[in-house]
Amino acid sequence: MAKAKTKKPQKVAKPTQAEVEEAVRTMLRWAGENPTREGLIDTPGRVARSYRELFAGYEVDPRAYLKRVFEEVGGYDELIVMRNIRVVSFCEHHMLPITGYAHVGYLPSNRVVGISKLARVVHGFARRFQIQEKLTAEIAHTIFEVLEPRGVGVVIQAEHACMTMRGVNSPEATLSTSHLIGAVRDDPKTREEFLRMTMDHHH
Ligand SMILES: Nc1nc2c(ncn2[C@@H]2O[C@H](COP(=O)(O)OP(=O)(O)OP(=O)(O)O)[C@@H](O)[C@H]2O)c(=O)[nH]1
Ligand SMILES: [Zn+2]
Repeated sequence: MAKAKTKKPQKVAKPTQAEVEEAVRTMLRWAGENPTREGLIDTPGRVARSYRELFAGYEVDPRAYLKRVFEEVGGYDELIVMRNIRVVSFCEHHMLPITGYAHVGYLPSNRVVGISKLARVVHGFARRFQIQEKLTAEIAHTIFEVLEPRGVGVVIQAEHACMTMRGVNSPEATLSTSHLIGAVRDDPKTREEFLRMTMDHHH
């Protein structure tokens, strides 16, 4: 595996609401629009509100979702796989949507999390500017580090609007990424089972 750069993103001061709205007006003028016409007058405020929602991942710590665990599992020790978690993310190169599905699984070591928390972790990292590889790895590492299961697997299949609606214009292209850790990566039987439960799943 190539050595990943792990430089922490620098904290930068947040612009004001007025500054964000002015930036949107600048983009509209740049596109050729008149931002004072009736249909556009409230657009900068709407864009700011909608971005607040789409980039809510910066406000959350996905690790916190995995803190509550259940240990009464009746000896359950097989793979737990949540499929088809809707992914809505944003490509950090073009600020265009990445949409698709994540399949998240882990092999528990005598404790489990509430299943909704797997989707919460996905959304927490997805609602940021991303590349798909990093999104996949962040989800897997977080589950592995906080829950301490025997293994983790994350598969994401997604479309990149920057490829489907512009640039290379390949509307049907989807990108598959996977990040496997521990027994899901190293135990051939577990790996095969996880990949069978996820990879053959089409949308
Ligand atoms: N590895 C990776 N690349 C991505 C992802 N999302 C978008 N990209 C790519 O990021 C690259 C940015 O390349 P540039 O050549 O700087 O950008 P560009 O001139 O707009 O490239 P085109 O999209 O080919 O028109 C493009 O090849 C995108 O397809 C992602 O999640 N992972
Ligand atoms: Zn892109």
